[in-house]
Amino acid sequence: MFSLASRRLVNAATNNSRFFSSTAVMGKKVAVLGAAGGIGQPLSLLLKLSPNVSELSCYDIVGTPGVAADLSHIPTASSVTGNLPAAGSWPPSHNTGIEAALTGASVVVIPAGVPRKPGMTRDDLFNTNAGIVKGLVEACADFCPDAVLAIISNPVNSTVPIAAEVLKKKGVYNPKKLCGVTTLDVCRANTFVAASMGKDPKDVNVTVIGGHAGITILPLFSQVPGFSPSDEDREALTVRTQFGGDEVVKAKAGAGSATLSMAYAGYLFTEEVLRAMNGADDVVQCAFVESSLTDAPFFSSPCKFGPDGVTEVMGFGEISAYEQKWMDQMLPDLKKQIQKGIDFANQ
Ligand SMILES: NC(=O)c1ccc[n+]([C@@H]2O[C@H](COP(=O)([O-])OP(=O)(O)OC[C@H]3O[C@@H](n4cnc5c(N)ncnc54)[C@H](O)[C@@H]3O)[C@@H](O)[C@H]2O)c1
Ligand SMILES: O=C(O)C[C@H](O)C(=O)O
Repeated sequence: MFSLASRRLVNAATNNSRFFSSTAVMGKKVAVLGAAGGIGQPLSLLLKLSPNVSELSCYDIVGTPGVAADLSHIPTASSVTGNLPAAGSWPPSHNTGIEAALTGASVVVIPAGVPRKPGMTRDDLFNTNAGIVKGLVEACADFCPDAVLAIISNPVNSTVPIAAEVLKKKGVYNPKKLCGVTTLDVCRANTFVAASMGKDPKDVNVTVIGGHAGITILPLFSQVPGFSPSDEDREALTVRTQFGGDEVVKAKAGAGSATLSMAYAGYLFTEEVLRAMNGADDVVQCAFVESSLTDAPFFSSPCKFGPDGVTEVMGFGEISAYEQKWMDQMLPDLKKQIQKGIDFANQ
């Protein structure tokens, strides 16, 4: 079931007739917070092309009127608005502000916040991004308490627990509707393994579990049918998946982190959430959610999605002794990063 869903994800981006469909059947309002940024702009572009989106709401502290005006010339059935915190919006007749941006949204995707520079860990972003995510999630609680929230802002291992605490304080926490987006880790693992196996990536589906930072990212290569790498290759692929973000940060040399691949991953994740909201009963994808699979209170694993978000946090099956070693190493770090988020929200 998971591999079928994964194949659909890839097909969604390669099937032009679906991509450029002009019929927005049961389309939903989707808000992107941080929509003028490196991820936000290409993510908004991809969502403007989605037949599952009827209204695209772009919100940022700068630049969204221009982003929205630009996107609005694309001939798809969805409408688009550009929203700023105070004065200025696109179209000019539209009420601006976060209330207008969020009201009626079914899904809110949050890539707002600063990215890494070489030499930084994702945790080094905490001091800036924790407050940004807290403020935005407070607004979500006020103006779209029933929306599914998809958190991209790093450090995801801490920003998702912050969001949970904020929603609890506001009395609207629904664990089925709060997800950290770890889809980029799955994309990377699929890409790297497909290259190593000489396969088309659409025929590969790696389950990636844990969190979204360094060794907390654990690709389960032992579960890939027909894949039996040497110990050396398995180690290299595991570490490359764990540190794929660093590879991009280094190559961008101070100009930020992954934006284009993340926009693609964020689009895939959102499309699948929307497809499930519209009644598809085969949607399974990895997400960082409240979980009792391990003793970390949040954990990424395959999740089944339905009309109201996550309907089942699925197990991750048998893992190899090699993977268990990584799991044992990861859990203390992951729990610490989760607790840091919880403490921040409650200070
Ligand atoms: N989850 C993942 O897999 C993943 C992958 C890549 C990047 N990221 C993270 O995504 C975040 C964004 O990365 P980017 O490259 O797009 O950065 P960016 O700096 O290009 O864009 C961030 C945008 O957020 C906006 N912003 C800042 N504060 C805001 C607020 N209070 N309200 C609304 N918007 C606000 C900025 O104006 C900017 O346009 C970073 O934290 C990065 O680490 C996560
Ligand atoms: O590496 C980063 O800082 C951005 C993102 O989390 C990624 O995995 O690319």
